[in-house]
Amino acid sequence: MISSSKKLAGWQLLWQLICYKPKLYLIDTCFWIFIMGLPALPGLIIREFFNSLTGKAQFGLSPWAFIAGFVALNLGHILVIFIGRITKTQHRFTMRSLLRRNLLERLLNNPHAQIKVTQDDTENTVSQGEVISYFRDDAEHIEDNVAWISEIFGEGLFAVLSLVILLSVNIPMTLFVFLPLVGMVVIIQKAETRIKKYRQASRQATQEVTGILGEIFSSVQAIKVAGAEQDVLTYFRTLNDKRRERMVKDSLLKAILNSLFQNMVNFGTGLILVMASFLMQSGGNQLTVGDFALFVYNLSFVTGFFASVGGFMALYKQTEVAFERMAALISGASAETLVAPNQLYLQELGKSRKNLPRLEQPTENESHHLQSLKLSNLTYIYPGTHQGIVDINLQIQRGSLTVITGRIGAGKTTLLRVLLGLLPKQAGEIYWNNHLVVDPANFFVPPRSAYTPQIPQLFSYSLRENILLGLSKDDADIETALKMAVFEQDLAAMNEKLETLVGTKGVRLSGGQMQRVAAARMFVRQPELLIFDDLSSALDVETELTLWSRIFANTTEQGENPWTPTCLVVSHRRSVLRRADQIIVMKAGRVVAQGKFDEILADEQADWIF
Ligand SMILES: Nc1ncnc2c1ncn2[C@@H]1O[C@H](COP(=O)(O)OP(=O)(O)OP(=O)(O)O)[C@@H](O)[C@H]1O
Repeated sequence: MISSSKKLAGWQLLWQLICYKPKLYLIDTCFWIFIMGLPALPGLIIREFFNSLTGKAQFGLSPWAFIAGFVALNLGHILVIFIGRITKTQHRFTMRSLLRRNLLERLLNNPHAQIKVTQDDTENTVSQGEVISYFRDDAEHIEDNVAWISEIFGEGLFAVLSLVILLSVNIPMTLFVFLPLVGMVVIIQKAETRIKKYRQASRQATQEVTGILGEIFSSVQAIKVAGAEQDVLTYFRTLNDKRRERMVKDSLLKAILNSLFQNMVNFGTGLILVMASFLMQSGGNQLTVGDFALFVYNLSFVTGFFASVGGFMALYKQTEVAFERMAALISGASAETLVAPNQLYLQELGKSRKNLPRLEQPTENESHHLQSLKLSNLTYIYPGTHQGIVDINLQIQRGSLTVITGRIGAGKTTLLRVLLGLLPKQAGEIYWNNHLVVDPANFFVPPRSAYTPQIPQLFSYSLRENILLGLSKDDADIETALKMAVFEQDLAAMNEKLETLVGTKGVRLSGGQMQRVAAARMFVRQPELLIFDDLSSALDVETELTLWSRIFANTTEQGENPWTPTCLVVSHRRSVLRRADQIIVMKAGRVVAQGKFDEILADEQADWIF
């Protein structure tokens, strides 16, 4: 079942995909009509050829003329196949890209930090690695189905023409042709549940393998430090074995069905040929040698088409599974979102490449200016647990430094994530300048707010690209931001300066360097609210202190730089706590103390902070 408020059948979703590029689809279909249909024409030549040998030809042409016609037709066929392959590739790529684009957009817009699948009212978390299987296998399967529609349409058209020719040769014999088709429809209906079950299972197993691969690569160090290589490999093998078993079942069923269809068709053909031989033996002019040759030749088109229909019906059932899986991944949105027409900026056949649109720059206005931020009874409990945050009340004033502290697992990160909309709050309100924030995920973005998580993410691009991420700012602004992030000495040591490639394909930055580059990424945007999750985990005391003093050196409404950042940070460091305008102490998801450093220190519960 496609989990969406508006359920569209698989064929309706396929139709919407087709409607995305109707011209390209039509051109491609025309080529495939020729590709599938051209081989039908030599049948007529073959009849004339054999009839001319037995003296029963309608046209008085020499056998060489027929051979020349035969060769010309086949050369034409090769040419059409060549062009058809180009249009097919373009169309296939467009279909796959649209599905992937829409899926990605939906996942990025999902305010949850975790990707989840919802199926049959149960929710399961999906790892980043697992998502690969949706983008790769399911999208490609749907693409296969769209491509096959135009091929089967071409095949069908010529099967009908061939059928007309067969009927003109011999009606009773032709009716036998339909027997295998009836059998196929019955088989597909009987096997539907199994086809879908095996496809679901094999996709799930593939997803688990890509999932564990992603986790292994992102935790290499942890695995090595724990000496868990062997255990991890054993588990990986178990998942691979499971996948192999399920894939074999899925592929075997597909192969069995295909061979069943092919053999039914072959059996039917055999029966027809036996009938034909009786007719020819019985004398009279019922069937000439040419008619027989034409019948046999065209018969393969009709029966081949029927075999394709069987395969197509099985493929369609698997396509429904692909749509169901993708729809479960974007639960909350209609499955139609997957096939919605959106601009892809792909180079079209015979046209020059389309320019990518300029990225929208964040625009600032008075309403973005932070005067006060208020959290009221904010609550979030991780599903199926008792962990999270409960009834958090907090008020932050413009230009202040608020430090959230508490022991490991106290709920500090959770609080930041709920505030930012990365986790969906279950109760409570957030007010920005006394205005209720309805959609935190889209509200707490630059120029209002920026966030650096505990482990920031950098891409394998240049330092400049990592800081700007599409923002339009000049090098002087980037360097100012890097200086504020105490990165100027690191930058000076880099030969390529802002062009230095960082990340897995470039210079490997230390944890502290990554955090400072991520901080510079925030600073260059000059947001009103700066949110840091534990800078102290990777920065030494001195560097962190310099960073804070540089941030607050900017806290002035006048002068050259009128930026007044407000900071909300998680930290355990005394030097930062001392500097704070207010400290929020958390324990087991609740705020247990609040105030300035001296007040907190005087609090008898303070022992579990330090
Ligand atoms: N995805 C999750 N699912 C279930 N429980 C979670 C999840 N993430 C965190 N928790 C639990 O919620 C509680 C709060 O976690 P959180 O990460 O907010 O703590 P923290 O104070 O930031 O810890 P740290 O100082 O280690 O970063 C912990 O008990 C943690 O085990």
